[in-house]
Amino acid sequence: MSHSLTNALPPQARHLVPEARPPRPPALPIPLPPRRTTRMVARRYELGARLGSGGMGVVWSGYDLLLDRVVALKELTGDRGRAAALQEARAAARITHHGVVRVIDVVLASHGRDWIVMELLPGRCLGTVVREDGPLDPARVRDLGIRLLEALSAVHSSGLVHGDVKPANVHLCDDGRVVITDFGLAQELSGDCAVITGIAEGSPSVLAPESIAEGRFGTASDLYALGVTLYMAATGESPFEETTPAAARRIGPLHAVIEALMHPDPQHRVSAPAALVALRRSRTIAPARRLSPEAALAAR
Ligand SMILES: Nc1ncnc2c1ncn2[C@@H]1O[C@H](COP(=O)(O)OP(=O)(O)OP(=O)(O)O)[C@@H](O)[C@H]1O
Repeated sequence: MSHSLTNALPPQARHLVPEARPPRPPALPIPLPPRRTTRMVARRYELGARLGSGGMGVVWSGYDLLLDRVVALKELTGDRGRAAALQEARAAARITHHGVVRVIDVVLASHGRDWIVMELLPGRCLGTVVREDGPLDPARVRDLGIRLLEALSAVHSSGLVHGDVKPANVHLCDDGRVVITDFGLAQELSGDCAVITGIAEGSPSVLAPESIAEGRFGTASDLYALGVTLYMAATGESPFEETTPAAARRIGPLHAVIEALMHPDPQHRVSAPAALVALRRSRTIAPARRLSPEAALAAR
């Protein structure tokens, strides 16, 4: 286009002619902000922060855009396959109990992965709490034991063995809820006792002797793992190492019930109802600071 033609245009239209535009200033080297890429799962769940991970997957916070609420998503990264993902989700979904994580949905093959959508539990797992804040006081361990026994009883009444009770799979929520998570190793109970798997999967530090020796998992092996978990919660140490004087002091009032839960013979191990009675009876366990001077005198 010639300048004569540009001049022929009305002034308000002259900018439309490329040659007539003033020269552009050179581009400034201003870095652009990173583009926010929202990772979506099944075009419904927006992925948020990474909350934790384990041998079988990564757990993320997320947002359910359809129901307008926060959720947690477990991205299954292991090579266990779809059947195992469904088995894990179905196991947890079978149980309705405030002490068991609520499964909301399963998404298969999104981003090439399988996902379990759960309620988002605010707080930290027991393992992290003990690592960061130190062992729990005996009254809190007693309360933890009662809640976990109630939750495990619900799992067992649903015909399942959890198979991996340990501090990393117990969530201490900010509102005081105690919740069992991770049903990745849950198994169907055959009869009212043990199942034979042949492979002792699970964390070696909490496996019952019969699971290690014979691959036998049952309600009793979950109780053994609970005993180990309570010991770790009360002392910050493993029951398989020599008990330090500090650990012995901390475990004092809970010693009998933990020992009964960790009986090496599943036939002689304490049952969940009996352990519940023993823990509920041990009301004398209370942190000293909670006692008024009068109550402390009366307790002598
Ligand atoms: N619903 C949830 N809400 C919040 N955090 C969670 C939830 N589920 C799991 N987590 C966190 O993510 C971590 C890993 O989860 P999970 O134990 O299910 O993974 P995993 O791969 O099966 O682990 P493992 O190696 O024990 O089998 C947990 O320790 C916990 O801190």
